[in-house]
Amino acid sequence: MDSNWKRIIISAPGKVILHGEHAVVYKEPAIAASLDLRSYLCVEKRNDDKVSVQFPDVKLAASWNIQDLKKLSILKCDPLEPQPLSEELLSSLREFTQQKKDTTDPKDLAILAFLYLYTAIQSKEGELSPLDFKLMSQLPVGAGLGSSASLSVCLSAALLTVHSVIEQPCYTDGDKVIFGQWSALHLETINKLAHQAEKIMHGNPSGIDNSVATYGGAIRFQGGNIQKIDRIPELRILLTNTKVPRSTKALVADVRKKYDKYPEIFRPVMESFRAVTEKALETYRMMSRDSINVTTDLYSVLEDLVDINQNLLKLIGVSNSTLEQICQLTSDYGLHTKLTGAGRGGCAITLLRPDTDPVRVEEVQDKLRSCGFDCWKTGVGGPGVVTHFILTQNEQALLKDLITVL
Ligand SMILES: Nc1ncnc2c1ncn2[C@@H]1O[C@H](COP(=O)(O)OP(=O)(O)OP(=O)(O)O)[C@@H](O)[C@H]1O
Ligand SMILES: C[C@@](O)(CCO)CC(=O)[O-]
Ligand SMILES: [Mg+2]
Repeated sequence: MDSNWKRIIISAPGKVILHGEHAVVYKEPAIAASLDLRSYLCVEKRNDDKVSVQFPDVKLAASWNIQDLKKLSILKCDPLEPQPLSEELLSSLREFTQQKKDTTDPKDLAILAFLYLYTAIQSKEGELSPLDFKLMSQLPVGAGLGSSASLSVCLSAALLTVHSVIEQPCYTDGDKVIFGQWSALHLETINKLAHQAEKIMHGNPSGIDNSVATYGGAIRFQGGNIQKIDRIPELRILLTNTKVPRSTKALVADVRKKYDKYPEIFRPVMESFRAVTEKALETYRMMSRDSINVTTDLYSVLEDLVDINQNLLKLIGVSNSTLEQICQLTSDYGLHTKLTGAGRGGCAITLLRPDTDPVRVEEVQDKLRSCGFDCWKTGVGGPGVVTHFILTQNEQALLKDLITVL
């Protein structure tokens, strides 16, 4: 990157998994789409030999001397090849930060992920750079909407760009373009690195969350294979946040334990998840082929699939009474709901038909809010990771505390 740069602003979206969470960890297909809620990361140069972070959502404000970080013996010698995450590297970082091995404290995990990414990429001369990182996220932390992935993707894109491992997308003066997107090759590099950081937050992530945060839109993901879904109908979704905290890492580990204990029961269930996902894809394709006359029959199929999927998730033990309450409550209004993400708390999605009466949607929202949940209508399918050349008025308002001089 041009050595005169002063500040870069990068954002990446959160995600909803429409079908296939958990099964995707077992190499079954899943469908996910980007959300219109994003994390924004502002990176500025510092004039001293420190690196600092401000991640207010997890009450993290810290700085480190670069000289101290350099002493971490595990730093590798090839500056342009990001260092993969290893147990050795992770335990050195834990020792450096004096963290317990099994910590699930959001602040601890954010520090580890940050320090891993920060030390994994160096300048051509093998140096770490004095930088200041500030984050503003529209995503609830740990609610199943991919907050960890959007953070990992922003940090990966920023560090790879600052150290010229990938090129900053160009902006020509006078362009109407307000943000830049990296080339396919560079997106792949960003995504690979972010996946490593996700291992700190998730343990054994499938890679679906960081892939959606990187590429945006809607994707079919299976065993690391990312397929863009171009023809997805414009889905309207109601998102409900139970506000029940949970750890994706713990839930994924829990399902693994049961799977290993009862493989003969869990294997066919994973195959059922696959069948649901494939049927949903087939239905989306039929809907977009005949978008003018989308029959109510096809929406009924999607509704059935939402119900079946939720029941399968319940069967593997990742639903809970709050999520079931939301399913029941929306069902009283004729609507169909499933959890999204890791479950046992976090968020649920409710499918809205194009012909669902808006008054009824308002009523159900009021009802959900009266039970103490956050609830909002959302759009899916926006861009993946981008670097912002010009901020829109909305973004300026959003980031006013992050950036002192706009
Ligand atoms: N805004 C943020 N600031 C700092 N750290 C964050 C932020 N958002 C997420 N994190 C980190 O990510 C962790 C949450 O990741 P987790 O995977 O459990 O939830 P999620 O990504 O929101 O949900 P899911 O992975 O199920 O979609 C937090 O504990 C924290 O370490
Ligand atoms: C539960 C899970 O399937 C989705 C979390 O958003 C875990 C993963 O795919 O890494
Ligand atoms: Mg996550």
